Amino acid sequence: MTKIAIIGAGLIGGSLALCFKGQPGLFVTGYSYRQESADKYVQLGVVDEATTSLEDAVRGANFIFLCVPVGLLADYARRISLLPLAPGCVVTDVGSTKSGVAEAVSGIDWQGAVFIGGHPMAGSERAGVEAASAILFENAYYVLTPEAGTPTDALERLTELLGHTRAKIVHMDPSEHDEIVGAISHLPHLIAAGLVNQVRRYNESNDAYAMLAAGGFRDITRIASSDPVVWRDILLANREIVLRLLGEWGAELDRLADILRKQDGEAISDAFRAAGAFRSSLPERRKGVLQSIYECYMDVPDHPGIIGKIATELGNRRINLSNLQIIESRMDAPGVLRLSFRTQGDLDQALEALEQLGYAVKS
Ligand SMILES: NC(=O)C1=CN([C@@H]2O[C@H](COP(=O)(O)OP(=O)(O)OC[C@H]3O[C@@H](n4cnc5c(N)ncnc54)[C@H](O)[C@@H]3O)[C@@H](O)[C@H]2O)C=CC1
Ligand SMILES: O=C(O)C(=O)Cc1ccc(O)cc1
Repeated sequence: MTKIAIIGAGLIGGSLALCFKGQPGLFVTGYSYRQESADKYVQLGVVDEATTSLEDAVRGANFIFLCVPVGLLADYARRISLLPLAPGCVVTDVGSTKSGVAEAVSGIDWQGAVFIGGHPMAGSERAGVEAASAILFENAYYVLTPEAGTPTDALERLTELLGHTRAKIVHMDPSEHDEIVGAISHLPHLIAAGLVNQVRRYNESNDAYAMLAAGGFRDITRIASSDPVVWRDILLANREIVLRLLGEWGAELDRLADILRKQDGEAISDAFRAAGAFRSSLPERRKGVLQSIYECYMDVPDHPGIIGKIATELGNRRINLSNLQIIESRMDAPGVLRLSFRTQGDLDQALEALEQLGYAVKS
């Protein structure tokens, strides 16, 4: 039996646990520093057993996943390295920043265990074990940061285990990781929080701001609802990179203010044109707890029974619809009805069927 210890089964640790639990030959132990949380892990069926003893959690484990906020990772790594570990045990983390942890663990004597840094590039603004999902990492990238001296067999064993997440494993240097993730994740989280707080202050004197805030505002600010402790730790750990990126963001804002001041319509259009083109070129990988992986949008005539008719047409063709949603704000989406599927195959079949039936569908 392969034992996997999940240290902190919150959103990410809990989702990993759900990927592993129930797979043949795998046994998942959850650790929490609070008894109440350990009990909840078991009640929710996320782990096979749970404990508040770090020593019990890691004893005999073949894999240990550190899934606590970034600020606690180094301390947990150090404490675990002092406990009796199974020979060849692979210790890994899921922290959103990689250089600090790599540096902290480089001084640790692992006594036969191997540390390999990791970061699943999927998640959401939710936190806690209740938000965990077995499909969170499907199709997402999962960064590993092996070092030159990392034993190949340990890396292979970890990679094989992570196959259960259905994520795509990529290897990266910790500093390159922090630079890129700083720009595509950390800076946007900070901007989202700042933007919401700016509007929150306006709303203190006029609550029409909140009343009218819709589509675009909600879209760009969803991540402002992210966990305060998790994000405090990420931003503090990556502060040097994020501070430089913030400076460059300030320069970008100055450029935008300048073209606006000059009423340079051409330059404003160009900014949206270039941004739109780059954004459309991004790989479409919406997935996880919030969005289904494969979606299409359609405009449907507003008459009774139309939604039932569409669901029936798909059902008759044995196409599995995983979700169907009426979009209230047209600013959010290119159609009023969002259809979600679990597989590309189902989506392709649905697109073909709906088009044959004469509906306008966009994916
Ligand atoms: N939220 C996200 O979307 C993503 C987060 N990550 C990383 O995953 C790690 C965990 O984040 P989430 O699962 O989102 O957070 P979470 O809040 O859902 O889970 C955090 C876990 O750490 C435990 N914890 C919190 N404070 C603790 C303390 N003082 N002592 C011991 N344990 C404590 C909690 O009990 C919980 O099990 C972080 O390092 C984060 O950077 C990585 C990818 C995505
Ligand atoms: O919710 C979102 O869109 C995210 O950005 C989730 C996320 C948060 C932290 C990470 O380190 C990776 C992914």
